[in-house]
Amino acid sequence: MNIEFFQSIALSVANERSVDVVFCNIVNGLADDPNVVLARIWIIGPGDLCNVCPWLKNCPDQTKCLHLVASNGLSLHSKQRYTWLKGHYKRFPLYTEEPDNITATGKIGYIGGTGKAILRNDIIENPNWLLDTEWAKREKIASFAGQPLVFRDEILGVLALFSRKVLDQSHLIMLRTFAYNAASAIANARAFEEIEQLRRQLELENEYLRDKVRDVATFGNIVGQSPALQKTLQQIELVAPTDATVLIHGESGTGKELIALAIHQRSRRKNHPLIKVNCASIPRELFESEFFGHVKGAFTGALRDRTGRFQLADGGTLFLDEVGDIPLELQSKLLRVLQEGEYERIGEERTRRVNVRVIAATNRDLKKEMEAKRFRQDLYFRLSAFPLEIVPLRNRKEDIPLLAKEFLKQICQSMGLKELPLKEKHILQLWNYDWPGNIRELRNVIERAVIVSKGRELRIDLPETSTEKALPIVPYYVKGVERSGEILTYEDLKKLEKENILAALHQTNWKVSGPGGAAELLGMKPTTLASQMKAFGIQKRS
Ligand SMILES: Nc1ncnc2c1ncn2[C@@H]1O[C@H](COP(=O)(O)OP(=O)(O)OP(=O)(O)O)[C@@H](O)[C@H]1O
Repeated sequence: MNIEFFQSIALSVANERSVDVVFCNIVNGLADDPNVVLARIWIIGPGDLCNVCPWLKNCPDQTKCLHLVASNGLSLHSKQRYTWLKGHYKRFPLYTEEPDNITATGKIGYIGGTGKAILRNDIIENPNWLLDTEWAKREKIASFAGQPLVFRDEILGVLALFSRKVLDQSHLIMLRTFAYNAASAIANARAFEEIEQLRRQLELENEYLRDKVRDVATFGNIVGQSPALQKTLQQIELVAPTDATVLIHGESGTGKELIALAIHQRSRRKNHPLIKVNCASIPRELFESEFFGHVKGAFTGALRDRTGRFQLADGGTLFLDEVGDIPLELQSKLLRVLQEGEYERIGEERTRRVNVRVIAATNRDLKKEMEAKRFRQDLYFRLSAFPLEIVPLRNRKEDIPLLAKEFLKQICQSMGLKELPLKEKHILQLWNYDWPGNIRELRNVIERAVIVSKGRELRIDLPETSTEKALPIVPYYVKGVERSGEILTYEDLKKLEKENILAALHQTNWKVSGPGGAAELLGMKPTTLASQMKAFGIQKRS
């Protein structure tokens, strides 16, 4: 071990960006010296395994301790290298006791707790200094040297080695210089990883926002006037400022994601990220990693550490779309993070904490899924702390004119076209359709109509509908719907007349005569209205 030896290791880690590689290069480099029996690094981290830690009894502070992160060395008696990170020495408490009181269990903790280096050449004679004296004899250990890893006055961890060759002060000084370099390489790599994580978080948020740009720019507001939507909006106002978990149920395209966004934007978390996970698009075997992340090497293909969506959403909101698709085996882990805010990355023992509000959405009947034992009961109850039902468009047709008008305006604008007029006959057409794809379908229909119309009169193509059987109730006066200059066929006119009567009846809650009745609203005699109702076959629906 000479200065060149240390320099070559220092150079190998100077530009490294991964903390794990830095750790490994250091211990591997030191273990290249045949006199080094064992070289190890412990890094200070939160106390995480206290329940099973053998040093718990004498641990002064369970909030933090030393975590073994890298190990290498070669035994005299076997070809096996000391690279494992398991066993009794994977954690050590941090001590600040005086050196005289330090025993075998305390020397690493003392270095980490005080930032003071230790060099001992008398360890074989002093059994207090070793946990396994037999091992030390077998390996012919002569010295122990330990250096704190310090960066900008902060103790990051401990670098320690056992040597067969007696080490002296000059070795300790070399080791110290090296430890300082190593500490700054670790700090650099950590900073880089932090930047990487932030970059990924930003990327994800960006990806989400890019997805949303069209929606937000185009359909930023939740449009609609139906009582059903108004009720939903009131519920949003109510639940948004709380941290309650929300379960949004509704058919595809009804606006569940828009509602989740509205809740987030009206919550205290609005300046933190809103991260979306589409549970339907994640392969079964990747769920856990997607949710909680993994460490490098945790499984085949885990080439680098990965931050999970929960961590990315820390402080903000996690939108779990299609929550019914979460595999049963992961549901208990999801429940734990919802209840306790705790989880582990795959391949890491450390328990992490997060503060995330969950908004879940589904188009399935989760109660049925629960009864069929495909969805955990406890998770269902936890998720549905505040259930929100989004009514399908066919059951709130009053929203169609406003939505259509809004979409038309925005789509024409985005295509650089003059806004095409939306006429009564268009509304009638849209009204009489069933909308299995809900608002998303409506938007697509309008978009297609604008494209095929080529700037001329709007031409809406819709599949044949089965709703003719139901009596439509069209508010005759729809704000913003173009009504001038249009030539209607006689049939259109009749249809409109009927719709107009129906709208009036609807508005007056089917009161035909008297003050505030439909006849008064329409400016006709109650008897005339009655006969027209008869002619059109209008009967009050039960
Ligand atoms: N009330 C509304 N006002 C304006 N636009 C709306 C409204 N509801 C939905 N939209 C628009 O309809 C489209 C579909 O909405 P969204 O993606 O939120 O539905 P979803 O229920 O989450 O669908 P899925 O279940 O398929 O994920 C989006 O473009 C959204 O902006």
